Amino acid sequence: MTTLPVTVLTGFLGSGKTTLLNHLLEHADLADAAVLVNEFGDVAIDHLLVRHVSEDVVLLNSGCLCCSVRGDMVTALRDLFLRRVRQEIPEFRRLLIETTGLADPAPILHTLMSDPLIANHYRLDGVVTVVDAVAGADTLDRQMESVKQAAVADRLVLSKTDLAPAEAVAALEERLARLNPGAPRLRADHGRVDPARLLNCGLFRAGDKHPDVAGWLRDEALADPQAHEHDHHDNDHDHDHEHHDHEHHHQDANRHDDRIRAFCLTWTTPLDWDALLSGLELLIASRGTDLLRIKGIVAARGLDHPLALHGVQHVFHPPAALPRWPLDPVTGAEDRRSRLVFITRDLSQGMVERVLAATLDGGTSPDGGAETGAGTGD
Ligand SMILES: Nc1nc2c(ncn2[C@@H]2O[C@H](COP(=O)(O)OP(=O)(O)OP(=O)(O)O)[C@@H](O)[C@H]2O)c(=O)[nH]1
Repeated sequence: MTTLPVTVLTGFLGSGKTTLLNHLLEHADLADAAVLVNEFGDVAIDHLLVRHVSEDVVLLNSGCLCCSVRGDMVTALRDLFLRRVRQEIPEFRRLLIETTGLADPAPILHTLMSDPLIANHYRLDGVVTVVDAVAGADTLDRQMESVKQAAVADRLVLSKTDLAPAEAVAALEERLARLNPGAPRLRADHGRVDPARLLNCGLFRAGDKHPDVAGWLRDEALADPQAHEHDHHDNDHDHDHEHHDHEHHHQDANRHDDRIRAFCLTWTTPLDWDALLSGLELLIASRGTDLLRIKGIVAARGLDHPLALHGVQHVFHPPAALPRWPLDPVTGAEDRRSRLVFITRDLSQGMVERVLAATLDGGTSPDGGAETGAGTGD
């Protein structure tokens, strides 16, 4: 069954989301896109299929606020799909959702994952976060929400670079690279950016049977030493109030950034699926709020095809069986490793490794990664 790719466009107030959206919609590739916007800002959107949705957050059964679902978004997504099926509206082939500037994108991602009708017909293609080159650094300093928006992004777009000094833009880019090493960064002049670089960052592309695991996971980017810059903060006491001053090598202003970590765990031998799920459930139960995003590919023992995993905080998308293994770009051989990419807040790689190792075969440790073997200190 084909599912419609959904791009979630986020970014702080006034960062340039609507400007970018308008530019994208001018492009022929997006002529068949539908758009959901939270609110109409100063810049009007002139497009056939725009729907305005209002904020209406509904809690999931878990009752946890971080796992809320957007009730209005559920209605809008269902309604769009049903009207498309009934041919009451043009047959759109992709959906763009522009979030409000203050929004945590998590509830929108939960909405895409949790509602059965929606999860059957739509798939998350990617989170695109717009960061304002003029106000971005200050917003990151002050607002944890904006740090989260940048951390969970699949693509980062820098807007207003024409208004900021080159050094400030370069410093912001470097900061974003530390915060989210896996997300390619693009510059948009008044919203002008090549749509091809923002779209199709998901695992599946229409018309292409080969899942693009490398493009989706981008775990290679995490091998960059910059990616591990935060890992030296790792300890067994991950709570923010225990981030000791003596461990701070960064300026105080970057304190929010220091809470975010991006890392990839890799296993070369197939994993016991149930044991992996138990480990993940343990993590979710204890630290779900801080699991900002998890995505990965798993070689499960006894299964001949890989499984794709995707989760945001306490909510996971049902695992998808991939038709084939990704190929190693160098050798061309099937790459049958399990790889899980984590974006966390106040949660270290060592801690995640220890929790998973506790359930996986009573101690199977991931291979590679900056902190392998860190499980001895408990
Ligand atoms: N100079 C310059 N101005 C820009 C650029 N991108 C956006 N702007 C301006 O920034 C202002 C805010 O842009 P919007 O696109 O409305 O931002 P938004 O994120 O949609 O704003 P909200 O919906 O209010 O959160 C507008 O006046 C845009 O014209 C850019 O690259 N350069």
